[in-house]
Amino acid sequence: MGGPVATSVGQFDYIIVGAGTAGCVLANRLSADPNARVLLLEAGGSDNRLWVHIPVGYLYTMGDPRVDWCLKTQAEPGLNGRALNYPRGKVLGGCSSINGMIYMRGQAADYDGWRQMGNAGWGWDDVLPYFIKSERHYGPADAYHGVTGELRVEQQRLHWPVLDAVREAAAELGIPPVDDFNRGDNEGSGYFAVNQRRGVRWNARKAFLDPVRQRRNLRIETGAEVERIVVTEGRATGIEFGNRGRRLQADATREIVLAAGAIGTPKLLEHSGIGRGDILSAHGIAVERELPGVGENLQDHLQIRTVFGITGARTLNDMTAGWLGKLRVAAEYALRRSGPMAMAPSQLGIFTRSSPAYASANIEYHVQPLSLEAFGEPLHRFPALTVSVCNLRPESRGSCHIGSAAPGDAPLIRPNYLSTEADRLVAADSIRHARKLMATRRLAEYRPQELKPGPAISTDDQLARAAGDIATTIFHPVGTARMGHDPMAVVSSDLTVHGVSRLSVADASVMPTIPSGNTNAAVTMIAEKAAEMILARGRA
Ligand SMILES: Cc1cc2nc3c(=O)[nH]c(=O)nc-3n(C[C@H](O)[C@H](O)[C@H](O)COP(=O)(O)OP(=O)(O)OC[C@H]3O[C@@H](n4cnc5c(N)ncnc54)[C@H](O)[C@@H]3O)c2cc1C
Repeated sequence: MGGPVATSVGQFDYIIVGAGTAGCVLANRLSADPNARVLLLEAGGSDNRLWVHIPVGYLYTMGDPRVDWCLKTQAEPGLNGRALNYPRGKVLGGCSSINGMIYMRGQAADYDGWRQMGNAGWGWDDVLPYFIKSERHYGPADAYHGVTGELRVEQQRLHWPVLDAVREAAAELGIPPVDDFNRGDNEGSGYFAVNQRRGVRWNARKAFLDPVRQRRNLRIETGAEVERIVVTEGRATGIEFGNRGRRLQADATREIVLAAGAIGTPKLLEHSGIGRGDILSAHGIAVERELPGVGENLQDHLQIRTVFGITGARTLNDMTAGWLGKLRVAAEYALRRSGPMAMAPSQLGIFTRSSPAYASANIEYHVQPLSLEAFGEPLHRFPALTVSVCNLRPESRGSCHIGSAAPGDAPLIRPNYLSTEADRLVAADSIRHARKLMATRRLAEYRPQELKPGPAISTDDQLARAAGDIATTIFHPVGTARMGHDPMAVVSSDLTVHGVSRLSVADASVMPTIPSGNTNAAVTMIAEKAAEMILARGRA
């Protein structure tokens, strides 16, 4: 970092970078030790904004620079040259303040796979207690659910007759209705459980920071963008950050924990001289520790958003067309915290197999009673369903690296979607599956009309190409500082960075493979487990 010498804000036992999903959990758990001084730094500001808290506001927070980093991917060959908007929360709560609120753990086999890759302590039986620890589930406590944690998991407050019909249509295809996706096998159909409290978003700030804000040993700074970790003789000793035009610095005596997310964490590592030697040298950054896996192994879920126009049922499109409709919807929310404004954008989930070749569900549907050209655009004015399907375990691997030496510049995000034959086949089969679902006897009364990608497209190649035209991220980047013990691993299974002492990563970046579901619950679990390991190290 050039320019004037940074002013010190002091010395802390733990410095946590990023107050997103993971950072809020970490701040809560690490500051539970009254002898530990904890500093939590967040680049974004307060989450005190209406659209953060009203669930349907999800459609409007994306692209708002007051809460979103407003990143973009590079042009993607698999998407026929398109670049995607790539929202990431830049606000207290991070992505938990702008996400779709779905609470989903994935499948037991995901975590058993992590353990099988050599990561002791990360199998399903090992991680289940950490999912339970932070959970306040709507149902009774049992072997899979907790009711005393901070993270509220509630049932949605509205049902849509047309989505109930889609659920029955899934049953016609042999996909059973299930009440709970979070017991280790999510195959089936059901309404998603959500992180809400009585129809209002329940983000990581409310869950984990609010109860501990008064702790005298916890200092929270917003508007604080960390630019570099200071590494001296292989040891992380402090960080440098900017805050409202000032250059500041803080020292850590026990550990610096990176929780800047799957995009922010590799960027920060590279700016600190930890990463691929060729990339660091190309930008004139001195190599403190060569770790070729930093920024590699980027995995994401790509959602193929098929759209079907329907007749004879109401969807959000037509309910909110015109000012009277909007007024009615607003009144219902104001009076009962219910109705479409309380809705997580994706209501109904279906987990199934795109072909019999798969031993467990390999695709996830997010069925939405709405449609639009792209996020940020107005809803269509005719009734329609978005029948979005994503490949839960894509083979494609991308990367996220710095594009310059300036910490303020956005990184180069290359998810590399649909870059393998198998992923293209799953994409083609996903569209075929969605068509089969919409062509069931149960849905005939709604006379579904395929608007996207369009019924004329039929061969594998045409369908994969069409997927490239209509697909977008479902916002689940992971894996860019993955755990493991091979040369491409960045952190070990205790989440400490290989070859740099007193530095760890505890966020979506450490996942070796993407879980078979939405990622927020898994990140919460990772932070729970990380906090326990960090505190144990501190006591040793
Ligand atoms: C639009 C959207 C919808 C989603 N929907 C769902 C869903 O419905 N269900 C689900 O399970 N998952 C969903 N996800 C994904 C899920 O929310 C994320 O996987 C999860 O929140 C990631 O947590 P994290 O702690 O790794 O990162 P984040 O929550 O992104 O936190 C990182 C934090 O670090 C801060 N930061 C970054 N760099 C710096 C820096 N240099 N200095 C200081 N601070 C920094 C960021 O501002 C941010 O607050 C969605 C995500 C998005 C964006």
